[in-house]
Amino acid sequence: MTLHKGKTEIPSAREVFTDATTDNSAEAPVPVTLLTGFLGSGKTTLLSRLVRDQSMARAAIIINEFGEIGIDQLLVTKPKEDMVVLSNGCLCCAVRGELADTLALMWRERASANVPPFDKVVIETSGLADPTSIMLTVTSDEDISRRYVLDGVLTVVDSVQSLAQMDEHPEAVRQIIVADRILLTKNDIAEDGIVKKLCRRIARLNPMATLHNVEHGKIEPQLLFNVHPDGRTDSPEKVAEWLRLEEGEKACGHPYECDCHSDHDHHGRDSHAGCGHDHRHFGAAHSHDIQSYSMFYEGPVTPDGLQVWMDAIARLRGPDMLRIKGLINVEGLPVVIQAVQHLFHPPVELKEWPDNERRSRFVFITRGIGRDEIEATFSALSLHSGKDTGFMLDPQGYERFAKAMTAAL
Ligand SMILES: Nc1nc2c(ncn2[C@@H]2O[C@H](COP(=O)(O)OP(=O)(O)OP(=O)(O)O)[C@@H](O)[C@H]2O)c(=O)[nH]1
Repeated sequence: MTLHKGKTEIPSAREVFTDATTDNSAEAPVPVTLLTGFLGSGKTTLLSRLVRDQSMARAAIIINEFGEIGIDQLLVTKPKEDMVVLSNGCLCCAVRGELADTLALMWRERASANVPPFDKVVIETSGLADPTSIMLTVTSDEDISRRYVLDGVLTVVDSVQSLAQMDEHPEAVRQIIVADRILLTKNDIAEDGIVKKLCRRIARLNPMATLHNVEHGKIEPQLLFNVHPDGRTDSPEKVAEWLRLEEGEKACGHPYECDCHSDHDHHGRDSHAGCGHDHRHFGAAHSHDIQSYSMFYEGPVTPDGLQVWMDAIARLRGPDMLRIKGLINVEGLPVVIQAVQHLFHPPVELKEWPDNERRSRFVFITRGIGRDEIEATFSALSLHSGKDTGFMLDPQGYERFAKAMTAAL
């Protein structure tokens, strides 16, 4: 299905549904699955595997990426014409209207047989999405909720990083609170103690959700569907209630090590009354000071240079590098890099270039690190190892680089 996302090409939901030929709302509504989870938790990995399964043959997928250059759609092995990529901002706020418009257009195109007759929709949110507003679009928008029902919310949770992410980012907590199912990823590289602690915290935040381990995206496709066959109903009041739960969670900072929690009911509205902590309120959906930008790099990239660059970035500024994705031209080969804070996942070489672009491209989501600062580090990407030192770098060259890097960052 080819749906262009340029604003001029997508009519508004209202325009679509006032057109009599599209008003086939007597048809059964299409179930929508919301796949959410914080930055780098493993949503695209999961979706990439899933789309190869026969049960997804009649699914339409909407991917929302935070960042100007969409990289995920290059990595999901779904035929491109079956995807709608919204890459001009966060689905939940800046382009909330656009989600409704996109769903409306998909409905119309299906009704006119311009696209394959999909019978379900999966929306992969951006990692910084507040899922509650997306859920409200599906369940409460007058036009959309007559044609679509919310089947379920699945939240992908990274076992290594998410305890820290929950402490710092309200979005990560919201994503867990609203989940029907929690998909725990990266247990293979997480310490046992951390996973147990995480499971306890999740159970306190959302005891109704079921937990499932997902390693490298391996999942039974059925897990995604038929969660609420008649549609999950999320009223604005219910969403407001979740937000109150989140305030309670955030107010105490570390709820499960916090003594005051032992006799709290986290699902009561005033569960924190009298606990003696300052209760902070979150009006904004996103953490402050977060920037997202995309960059191209035309210079040469060597395997050693890439390794050094990744090591240095992780070591020097890991906590503020919320997410890095890149498709890098390493001596002519397409190599995907992925990082979540200090954790760089092993680079993966693609079998072929996904398009005609040959410049290296990056998407960064950072806290307080600007584009210029990153640009100043790119010279490291072309470093060569010392001739007689095998894979070791020339020590003097490295020293020069490390100084430049520290100054830049
Ligand atoms: N070790 C390990 N790595 C994983 C697992 N699942 C995903 N990853 C890696 O985690 C990195 C991020 O995965 P993505 O699927 O891109 O994460 P995402 O949630 O789509 O990221 P955003 O688009 O930034 O929100 C990739 O390098 C994956 O290979 C897992 O179960 N174990």
